[in-house]
Amino acid sequence: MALNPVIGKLVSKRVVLASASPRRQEILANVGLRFEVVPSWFKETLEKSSFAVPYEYAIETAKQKALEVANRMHLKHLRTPDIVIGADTIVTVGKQILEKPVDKQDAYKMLSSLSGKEHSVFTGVAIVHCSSKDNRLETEVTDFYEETKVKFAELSEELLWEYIHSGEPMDKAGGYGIQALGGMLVEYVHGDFLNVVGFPLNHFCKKLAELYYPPLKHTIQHVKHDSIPSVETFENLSDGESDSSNPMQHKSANKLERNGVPLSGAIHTPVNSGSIQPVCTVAVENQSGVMEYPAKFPSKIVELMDGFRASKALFVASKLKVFDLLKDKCILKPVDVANKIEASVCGTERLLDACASLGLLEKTHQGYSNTDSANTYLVSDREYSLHGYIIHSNDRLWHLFTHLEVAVKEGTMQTHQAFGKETEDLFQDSSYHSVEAKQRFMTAMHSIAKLTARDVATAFDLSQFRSVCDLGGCTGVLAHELVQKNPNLNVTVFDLPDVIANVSCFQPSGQHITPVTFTAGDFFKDNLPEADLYILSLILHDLNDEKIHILLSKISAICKPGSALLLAEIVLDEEKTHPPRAVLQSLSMTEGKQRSGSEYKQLLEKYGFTNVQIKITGNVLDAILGFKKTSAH
Ligand SMILES: Cc1cn([C@@H]2O[C@H](COP(=O)(O)OP(=O)(O)OP(=O)(O)O)[C@@H](O)[C@H]2O)c(=O)[nH]c1=O
Repeated sequence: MALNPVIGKLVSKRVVLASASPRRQEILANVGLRFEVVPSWFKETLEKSSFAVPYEYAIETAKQKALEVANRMHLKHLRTPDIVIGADTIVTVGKQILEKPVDKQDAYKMLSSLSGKEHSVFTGVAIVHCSSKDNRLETEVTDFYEETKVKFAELSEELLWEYIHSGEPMDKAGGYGIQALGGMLVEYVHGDFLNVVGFPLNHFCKKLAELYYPPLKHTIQHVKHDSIPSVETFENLSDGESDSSNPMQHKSANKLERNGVPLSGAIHTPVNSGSIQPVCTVAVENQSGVMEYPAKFPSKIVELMDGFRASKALFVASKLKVFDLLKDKCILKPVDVANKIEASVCGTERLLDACASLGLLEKTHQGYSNTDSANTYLVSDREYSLHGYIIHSNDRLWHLFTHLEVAVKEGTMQTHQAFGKETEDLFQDSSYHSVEAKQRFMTAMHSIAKLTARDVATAFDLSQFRSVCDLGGCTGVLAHELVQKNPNLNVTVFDLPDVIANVSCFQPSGQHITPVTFTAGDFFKDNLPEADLYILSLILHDLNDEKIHILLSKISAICKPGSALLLAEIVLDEEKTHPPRAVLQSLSMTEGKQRSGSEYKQLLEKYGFTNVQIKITGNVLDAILGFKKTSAH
């Protein structure tokens, strides 16, 4: 399989996709590329008229998106990525560049301008190679673009509006999605279909091939420039991972060649046997003497098959506080760690190696130490520690998910089977006495809130509001973030008495902390505090329709016109297959469900909230804001 060598070259690298587009994520994941998603904060506001041709605009935007992520990750002292990929898709018709519509009218304008005509779709892509020298980020950018021509049929007004009301156009360049309903508008496509969807995969692979396998003089006649180089093309190249996989090192290899030293000699290194993905697929002779290429290595499936082992290694290392021991550059040998966690030396060594293989620990001849991201997120007392949520995942979610088969068969949550007599809700059940379990749950929620609060608090301009009530706001992380960003806000956290009784140990300390009010009560039964902005963060997805009706009717009734309701939830795409985190969370079979953007919009509208805006933050939680109708509506 010809693709394997190029994608395989990235297997040992930290690859980051600087894009919130679920389509780009899917296209790259489908070919087995392993990457993290860090959506770019770069605003697409470059002056279009300053570019001679539209694709230069798309390339520059893609580049800025990727560079912003590379810089941010580097500055945040997270591990500097090896490669950041950015992309930008635009539609051009005549001299006009169309991006994502800002509202339905805009979508209407765009789609009418495309009706009955041929237009071009350009995607600019930037591949940024990063390295860190003396703590400074160094980048090397490779960019390219791809053009595809698309012709739309004549679209009637009725069809146009029906399509716009489907909600599909809003997050897509040109206001359509060729991969879904929008496909029905299309008469023909000339060029790469995936380029229209958002990522020119074929051209990307060619670029990688150019970068990682620059043609050799003596093999140059074998290279077909309009296709991805096949294995045959590389017959004289070693596929050694460590040296030849780095395009920068290829440059030095080229230099060697220029100095008269044969390139093949310079890059012949042993194949790295540690990688599960073959870096080169070799043809084998079958029984009839015919050369056959094995099927593409199912790296995604293998990763999923082994995923539970990786999760459990993280859980156990967290539970045994391994990352606490190795914090702040502390380097320990397995025997020292084993003594401190009171475990066997051989078991500890295997656990430490597993963590090193997962990129959580560094291993040197001196011993093991935390990576930067383990220091930030896995040490239990760090501000942004996920330790609480990891322990919750190990102690609770893991057990629930071992009953998944029954849960799917019965369509019910398996709390009773997993935990005996407890009911689903730790805080609603008075027979559930364990203060410790409640604290554990609050710690888990606290750690997720720490990770998400900033993006939720800044998703919209909230300066028009004076008072906020965060219903079910738990330890008040979002509340504190809100007052920090908007010092004039009065913020109240409203939660169950058992929660409020335990919030004190989670409060930030320091002289300049603006206070937040905590009020005990049950939002289903008690009067709600007055506010002009109500917040429900991670509440609705857990409630059934009846409870949602009670809660939203109550909030709607107390809201004056102009007041608003802010939801923080994971917003599913319209196909309800992304992001996987939300889709997998649904499998716990709580009585509630995850919703798409249009479903949240409909839900808010049903309870009298209009002008609903949705912000996909790229973080774990997205934000949805709706305003209570004024009487004129
Ligand atoms: C024409 C067309 C476009 N798209 C989507 O339109 C967005 C373009 O916007 P962008 O600014 O390039 O990307 P983004 O979505 O804002 O993400 P980001 O990379 O974070 O800027 C991307 O999503 C694409 O898939 C489709 O899904 N189908 C289509 O037929």
